[in-house]
Amino acid sequence: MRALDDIDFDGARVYAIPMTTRFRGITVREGMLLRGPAGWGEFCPFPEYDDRTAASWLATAVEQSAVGWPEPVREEIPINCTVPAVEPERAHHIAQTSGCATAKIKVADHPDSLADDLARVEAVRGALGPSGAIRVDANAAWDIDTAIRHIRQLDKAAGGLEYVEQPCPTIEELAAVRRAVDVRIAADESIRRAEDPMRVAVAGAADVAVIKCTPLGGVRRALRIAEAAGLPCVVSSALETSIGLGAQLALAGALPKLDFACGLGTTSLLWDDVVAEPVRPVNGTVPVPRTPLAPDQDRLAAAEQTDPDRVAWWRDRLRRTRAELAEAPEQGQW
Ligand SMILES: O=C(O)CCC(=O)C1=CC=C[C@@H](O)[C@@H]1C(=O)O
Ligand SMILES: [Mg+2]
Repeated sequence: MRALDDIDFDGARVYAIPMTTRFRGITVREGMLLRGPAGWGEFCPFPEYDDRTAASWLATAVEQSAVGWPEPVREEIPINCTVPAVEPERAHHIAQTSGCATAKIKVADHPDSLADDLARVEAVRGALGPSGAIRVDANAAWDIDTAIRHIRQLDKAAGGLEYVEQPCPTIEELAAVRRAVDVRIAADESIRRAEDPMRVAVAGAADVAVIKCTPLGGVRRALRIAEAAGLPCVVSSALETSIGLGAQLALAGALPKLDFACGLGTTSLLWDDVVAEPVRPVNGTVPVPRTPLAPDQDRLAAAEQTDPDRVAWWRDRLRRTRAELAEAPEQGQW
């Protein structure tokens, strides 16, 4: 892939930023920032991902820093606030102070979580008022029967759910739950590879596709995947800094149709950021950037990973992933 030659891989910077709340089992978010002719890109696959999976994340960073993004069709993106699996008081506070009209609430964080989940959902409804939209994300924790039971109760406690994200692990289970409940089903973990949205749509497994350009290999690739799926899409973050979130916003900005708020308000989950003005919703929306954001040198220095072992780990991972991407003909089709 020719664009790879345009990136300053030797000058890549490694960051480590603590999370405000443990999220997806993570307490410190790590990644790398790369510079190319179009600006800065972010490479931040989660630590357990293999090089093959990480290659798509690198393709997104290369698109961002070497090629740039397609023209948007809208200027602002409505954003959901993200409510981790926290106490009801904290959930209420997050929703109330977010300025967002939509909240996405994490549920099913542990076995026997139902009472906590119901209390969290009720607290957020209290904060948003009757006009707010509430969606919940179970991160594939339930089996079919548990999903059906919990969704019905959560729907009642919420005074109506907008959708339930990934109640069960498999596409077949999603389809079975979708047939049994009146609440929309959104597929998230079921959509990580290019062919996944099609499979989800064909199986009748979801009403909404949650797409993240970071694991899908870039904005243009994610746009083609979204089109092929033919489902309404929600763009959601992969817990990037504001630099990587720029690509997600560019995707949300370029989708021909956007019917739902997007999960791109996640800089609130990080203690710090690497840009002067972090991506944060104001009155529930974020503007679509035209070009990639650049790091602020002082903030980047403060966020820089100082553990030499971790820096070496990331540099080695980048070297391997770059080789993987150079061999992947399906990637880099921008
Ligand atoms: O969608 C949002 O509001 C925030 C992003 C978010 O929830 C996630 C980001 C990264 C990893 C995932 O575990 C998680 C998700 O499941 O959607
Ligand atoms: Mg999810």
